[in-house]
Amino acid sequence: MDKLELAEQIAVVSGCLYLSWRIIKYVWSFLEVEEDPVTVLVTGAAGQIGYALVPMIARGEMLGPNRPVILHLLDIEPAAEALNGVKMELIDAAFPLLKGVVATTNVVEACTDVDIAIMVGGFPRKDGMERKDVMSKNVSIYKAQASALHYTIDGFSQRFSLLLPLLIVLLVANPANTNALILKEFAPSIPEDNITSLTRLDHNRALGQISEKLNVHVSDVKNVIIWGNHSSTQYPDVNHATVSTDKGTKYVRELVNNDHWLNTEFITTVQQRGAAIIKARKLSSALSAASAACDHIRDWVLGTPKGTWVSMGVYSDGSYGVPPGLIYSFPVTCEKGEWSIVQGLKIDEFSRAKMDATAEELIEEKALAYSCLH
Ligand SMILES: NC(=O)C1=CN([C@@H]2O[C@H](COP(=O)(O)OP(=O)(O)OC[C@H]3O[C@@H](n4cnc5c(N)ncnc54)[C@H](O)[C@@H]3O)[C@@H](O)[C@H]2O)C=CC1
Ligand SMILES: O=C([O-])CC(=O)C(=O)O
Repeated sequence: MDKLELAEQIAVVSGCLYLSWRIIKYVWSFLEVEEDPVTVLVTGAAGQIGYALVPMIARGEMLGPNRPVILHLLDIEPAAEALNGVKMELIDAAFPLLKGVVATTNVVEACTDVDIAIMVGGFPRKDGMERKDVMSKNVSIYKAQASALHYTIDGFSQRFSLLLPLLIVLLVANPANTNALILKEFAPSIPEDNITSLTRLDHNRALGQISEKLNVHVSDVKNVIIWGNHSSTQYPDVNHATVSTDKGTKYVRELVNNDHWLNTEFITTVQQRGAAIIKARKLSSALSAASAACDHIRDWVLGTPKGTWVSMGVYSDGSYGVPPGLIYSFPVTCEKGEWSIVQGLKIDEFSRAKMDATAEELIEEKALAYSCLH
């Protein structure tokens, strides 16, 4: 046998061993009787969203009341002491579902064995800034952290949980869509469908504005859409939104009966809500952002209720004429851990122009992000 044949045989045997190992691990996870704990990474965990988010996860608000969780908390060295304080409080809260907490400033340790990654770490904007103004600081974080997450899969360090066969990622830190795109580009082992960005906060804000206007319960309002970027160019669209009433399901436009308000003030209120919170609190949204992150992951993993869609920033496949290659917010339904874009909605001229404008901004942000990385 010459050296080449030997090398070939070694490669084949290693390939078979690796495949068998993955199959055994996957089958093993199905045989486990107790619900398998899910490991959730929260980056920027010492910050204000992190502080609101981790107890929600530990209490079962994200993955349901029967799903144990292990939390991996990542922050940077200057926040190490505060991060340890968060860990101490999680222990003190004695959450029955919380099976372990790793608090670390080491990105590789934080990413190891992770099933769900919620990327909050970064710098928030201040009063008077646009979200893209924090671009240069934040995109470089996501390029670096993409490598650690890439290795989680490529280096075979991911546990295989029954709930999720492969790591899923939610990008919260701003500019969220573009950070998610950068993470996708620099973590090629993560399938593009597994990387999303948060526009659920905007979606929930739109539901909240309609519920206030009509004086109905927010859970009776459904199927608003946030198209595009998590920025002031986003397009909150109510053309397909409905309200459940005693007299059956009605369209929001019919009930509001004020197209001028819906096409002007409603849209700008949702677009500018983040800035309004910063003005009022001198800090950006935290409890509503954390709650929206829980909603996003819960619906993605456990499924959207029948007849309901939600908004998620996902990798565009060209649906609705949105350029492919952007992370753009679409209406999606989710089932068994997979999202799909709701198809066939009628788009009028007004909507088309707004959807195109926010896509344009994302194209510009993408170019700006790359220029920051070079
Ligand atoms: N997509 C959305 O709907 C929303 C996004 N945001 C964004 O979320 C991000 C976090 O917001 P807050 O929690 O209010 O900010 P914060 O400043 O309170 O916390 C951010 C944390 O990230 C940490 N951090 C910085 N660099 C890091 C790195 N390389 N690795 C890990 N951690 C790192 C900081 O030390 C800090 O503890 C901001 O970018 C903010 O603009 C905020 C609200 C809504
Ligand atoms: O506005 C900000 O900078 C924080 C944020 O993304 C939001 O509240 O939607």
